[in-house]
Amino acid sequence: MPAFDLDTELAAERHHLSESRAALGRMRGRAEALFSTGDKVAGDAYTAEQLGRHMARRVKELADDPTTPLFFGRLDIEESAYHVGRRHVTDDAGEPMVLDWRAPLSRSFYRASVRDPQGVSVRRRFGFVRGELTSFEDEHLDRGEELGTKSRILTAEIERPRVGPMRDIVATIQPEQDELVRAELTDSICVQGAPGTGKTAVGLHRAAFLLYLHRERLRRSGVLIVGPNTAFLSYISAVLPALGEVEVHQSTVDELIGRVPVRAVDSPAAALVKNDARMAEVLRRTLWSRLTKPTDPIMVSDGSYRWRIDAEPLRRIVDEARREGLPYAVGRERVKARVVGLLQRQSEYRTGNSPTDGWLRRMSKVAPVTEFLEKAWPAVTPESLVAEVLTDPFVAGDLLTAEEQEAIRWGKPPRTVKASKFTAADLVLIDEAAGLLEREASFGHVVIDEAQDLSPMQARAIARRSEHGSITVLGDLAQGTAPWAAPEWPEILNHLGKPQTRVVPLTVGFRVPAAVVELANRLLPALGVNVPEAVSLRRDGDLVIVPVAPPSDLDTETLAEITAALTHEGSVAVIAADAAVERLRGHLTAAGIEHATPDDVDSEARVTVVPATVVKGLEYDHVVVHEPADIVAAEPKGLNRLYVVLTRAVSRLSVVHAKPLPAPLA
Ligand SMILES: Nc1ncnc2c1ncn2[C@@H]1O[C@H](COP(=O)(O)OP(=O)(O)OP(=O)(O)O)[C@@H](O)[C@H]1O
Repeated sequence: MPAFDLDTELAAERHHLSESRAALGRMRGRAEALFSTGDKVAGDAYTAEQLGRHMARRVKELADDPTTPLFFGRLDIEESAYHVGRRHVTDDAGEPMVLDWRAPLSRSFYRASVRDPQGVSVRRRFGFVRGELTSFEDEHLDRGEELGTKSRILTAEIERPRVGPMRDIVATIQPEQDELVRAELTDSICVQGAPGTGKTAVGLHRAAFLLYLHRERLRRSGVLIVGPNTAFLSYISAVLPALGEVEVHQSTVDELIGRVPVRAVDSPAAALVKNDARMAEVLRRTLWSRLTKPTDPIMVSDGSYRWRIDAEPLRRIVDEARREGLPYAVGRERVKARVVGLLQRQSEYRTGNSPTDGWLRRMSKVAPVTEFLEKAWPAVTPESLVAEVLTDPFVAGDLLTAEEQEAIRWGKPPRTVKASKFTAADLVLIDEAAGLLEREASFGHVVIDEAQDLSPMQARAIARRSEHGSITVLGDLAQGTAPWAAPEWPEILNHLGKPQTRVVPLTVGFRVPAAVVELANRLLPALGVNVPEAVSLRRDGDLVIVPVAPPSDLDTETLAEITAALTHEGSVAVIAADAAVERLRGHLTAAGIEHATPDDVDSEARVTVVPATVVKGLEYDHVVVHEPADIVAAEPKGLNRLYVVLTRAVSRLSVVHAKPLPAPLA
């Protein structure tokens, strides 16, 4: 194609971009106008509020980010050209100018190939610099041209320096990822992928895709993203809003189940027992063992009348409610309602009148009824049940060994349940107890990231919240660092209540350069899990190992590596065992190098000091790892932790060590 043609094409595409931006502006203008007049056109306050909320969301959804392109691709199908972008844009007549990447037609942008062109003659990818269209790249599928991962634009996107929070990948989703993103809503999937294979990206884009296809249904039930910690959640928090999705709930497991404040810390042994699935059975047995067989009749004085229910019908009521398999608190309410129902029948028979609601309420509260209930089906709170088990774990009977019971037993039981000092692991027990008492509302879809670290009890907490929905489980068994991390997926999927979930591998790495992957892969055989190795798409990148010997010292060399890293573009992280973090921060401050904490994703500082225990899921252009031996020694699954730490680098990795490197790396 002659050069001037390329220029003309580029100019035409730029024109389409500015026209589309203007059209989006007008769409937003119309939404804003409706938003501001909503209360005048709506008939009543409720409708006005609903309409207002809907329009406010619509205005947010239509926000244009001038730094990201409104479209990133084009499909030529027969005589028409379709631009594919982050959201639908229509002209004033309602004709599409940009197709949402989730629309059925857009699927071909990600999946069409020479073998299966899906009617596409040309696929065009656009290159952008800060929202300005600068180039494009065509694949004439009709002429057998296909670039795949050799696309220059894909390579540039993967290799661009990282700054700030995570970005969406809509422009470059790969076919194997797209298949997962577009899986049916009813389909639960588990993605096992090596570091940087795009698991988090796939999960977030799947949430956006499902919201697009099933908006009303999922708006009612909700979509939940569960991540390992708040640093990770802030890192991913911008992705869904950038895709126009502003209503997804993002939470850590602890936030999800935090009914009471954490005021104590467990020993590792106690935390391990409390997170074990057997505790669910301990709680269940303890709870139901509270029921007692009624032996006395109920006698109620009601003005000049006296009502009586014999022990036998009371026993029947309790047995029946028990057999119905309801949650405990619901069963208790049912027993109460049936007892009051029997009183009502007697009253109707004797007086010939139907009792009033007031009478029914009074009967449900009279002492003989409440005393009967307290004995036969006592009121329980989640906290009181957990307190009972921790005060006397002997109730666990043969479910726990004597040592395990001793590990969780309260040394000095609190005087009241309210005064109890609960630990983080107790929260998961309290949540389990709450689930025995009443059903949790279920989300329509739950995405669980870093799921390899879920304890059985945490997985059960999520299962209760996804009982009627589907789940996307993302993780890497090799990155399991929790003491209970399972070596295989079926176990976790079982506790998540979805044992049939298919496990799909992702193996192509988009983050870590080949040289760094090669180093990290040396740890794999020592991690005791059977997972496929990562294959890196990135041939660039740099790895340096810096041994330190006197007279120099570890911290000085680490500082020198950070200073050298700052001469390159992009973010820099120094990752160290948690105990060394404060000291390193002090050195950086003394050296006048501005530095941030990992949850401050908006910080201007280029250097972040990250404790090894919170680095999961994050990435930085240049990573300086400080003393791997200390990272390994700091916890029982230290080698897995080191594997996570070594796989955070996008471009360059420096490993600074004064002690010998851990065996598999040496
Ligand atoms: N198709 C793609 N195109 C461009 N970049 C991609 C693509 N897939 C993934 N990436 C990028 O690769 C990096 C790693 O992705 P992501 O964090 O989703 O991986 P992960 O598998 O969750 O990693 P980890 O196991 O370390 O948590 C991110 O910067 C992401 O944007």
